[in-house]
Amino acid sequence: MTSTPTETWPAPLAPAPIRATVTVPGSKSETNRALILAALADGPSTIRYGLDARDTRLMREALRTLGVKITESAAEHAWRIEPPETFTAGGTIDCGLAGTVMRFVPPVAALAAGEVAFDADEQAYRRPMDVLLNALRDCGATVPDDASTLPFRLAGRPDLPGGVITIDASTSSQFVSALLLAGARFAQGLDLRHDGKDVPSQPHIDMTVAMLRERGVAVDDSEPARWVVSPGPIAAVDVVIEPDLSNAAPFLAAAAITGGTVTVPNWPEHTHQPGDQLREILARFGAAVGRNDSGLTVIGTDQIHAVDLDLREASELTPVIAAIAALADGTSHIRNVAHIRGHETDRLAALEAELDALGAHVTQTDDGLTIHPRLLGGGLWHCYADHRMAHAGALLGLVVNDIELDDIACTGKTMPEFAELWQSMINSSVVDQESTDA
Ligand SMILES: O=C(O)C1=C[C@@H](OP(=O)(O)O)[C@@H](O)[C@H](O)C1
Ligand SMILES: C=C(OP(=O)(O)O)C(=O)O
Repeated sequence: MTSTPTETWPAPLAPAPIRATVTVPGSKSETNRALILAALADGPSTIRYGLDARDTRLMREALRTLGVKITESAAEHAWRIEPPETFTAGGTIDCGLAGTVMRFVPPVAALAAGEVAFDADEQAYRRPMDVLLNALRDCGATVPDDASTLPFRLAGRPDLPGGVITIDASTSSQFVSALLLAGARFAQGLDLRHDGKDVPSQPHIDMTVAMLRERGVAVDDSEPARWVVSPGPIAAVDVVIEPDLSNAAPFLAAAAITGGTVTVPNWPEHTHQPGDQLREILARFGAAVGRNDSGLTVIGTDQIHAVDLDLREASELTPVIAAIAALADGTSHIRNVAHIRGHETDRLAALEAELDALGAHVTQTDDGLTIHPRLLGGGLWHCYADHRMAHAGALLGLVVNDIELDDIACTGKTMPEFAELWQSMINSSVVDQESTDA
C-alpha cells in the first residue's frame, strides 16, 4: 500500500517576481470532517466543493467500506452522502498516509456490529495511534492487546457505551477530534478529558467543535482540556467547503520571497483553519498582507526578516515556514512543534537534512528548529512522501538554481493539481512581466 516515487521534478525558477491569482482547492480538514459527520448523520447530506485528493478519496472509500453510500457529481462539485442503518463490518480500510483517515474512521468503525481491519502505507505504521486505540477500548470497543500502531483490527458494537474517557493528546489533536466527531453517537455520549502536555493544533479542535454545533450537537468545551458531547442525533446538512488555507501557503510565500504579489480568492473572513495564521506569519517575515472581497493578497518586499515563531497551533505550516526562514536576513527559530516528528514523516529531521544539503545550517531543538540562512545551492530535495516537504522544496526552487524534487507526486495527498497550479502561477508572472516591459 505504499506509493512509488516518480521521476525527479526540476523545480522551476521564478523568471520574474511572482504575480498571480491562485485558486486553491477545498480544505482537507474540513472535507474529511464533513464526510465523517455526514456518515454519522440522521439523513442524507450534501458536500459541495469538497477536496478531491488522495486523503479525501481514501476517506470516501473507507466510508463506503462501512456501508455509506456516496454519489459524486463532478459537474455540480457535489457529493451526496447517505448513511447506512448500521455500519458494515468485515472490510479493510486503507488509511494511506492520512492522519484524518487513520484517526477519524476507527471511532466510526467502533459502531459497526463486528470486526473492521485497518491498514496503511508502511510509512504510516510509525504514526502515533496508541492513544486512540486505548480510548476506543475504554469506550467499549474490542481492540487486541497488542494493537498500538497500524495495521490493526477492532471490533465494534452499534450500542458502544462511550462515557468518561481520559487521554493524553499531546502527540496529536486528531485524537481529540476523532473521538468528538463520533461522540454524540455513543450511548452515553462522551466526556473527554486531556491529561498531559499542551494539545497541539487548537484551531483544528475548534473546527471540530464548530462543525458539530452546526449539526445540532451539544458540545461543552467551557473547561480547559475537557469536552463534553451529549448523546443524540447529528443533523444532516448541505455544506460548502472552504479553500485549504494551509495549501495556500507555498503560493502566498512565493510572493513573499520573490517580491511579487499573489492573491488567493475566497479567503474566508472567519475560519477555524490554522492556515489563516499565514496572514500574521507572512507579515512577520516582512510581507504586506491584506484581505478584501477579492481574497487574500500578499506582496513581497526586498528583504525577508528572521522570525521567532511558536507554531504549536499551526504546525502543519512548518515546512513552508522553514523554507522561507532559510532565505531570511538572520537566524530564525520555530518553536513548540515537537509532535511533527509524528507527521507524514519526521518533519524536523527532514527539514534539517534537506535544508542543510542545500547549504543552510539548521539544528533541531527539543521542540523545533533553529535556521541559520547561508548561500543556498541546488541539489536533490527529498520529499519523504510528504506533500508539505514538496511544497517547501518547490518554493526554494523559485529562487535557488537547480533544485530537483524526488517525488512531486506526493503532493496528490491533498492537492493533485499542485505542479500544474505552480507552473501556471509562474507562467502568469512571465506574461505580466512582458506586458509591463512592453
Ligand atoms: O484535524 C486535522 O484536520 C488536522 C490536525 C493537525 O494534526 P496534529 O494535531 O497531529 O498536528 C494537522 O497538523 C493536520 O494536518 C490536520
Ligand atoms: C499533518 C498533516 O496531515 P495528516 O492529516 O495526515 O495528519 C498535514 O497535512 O500537514
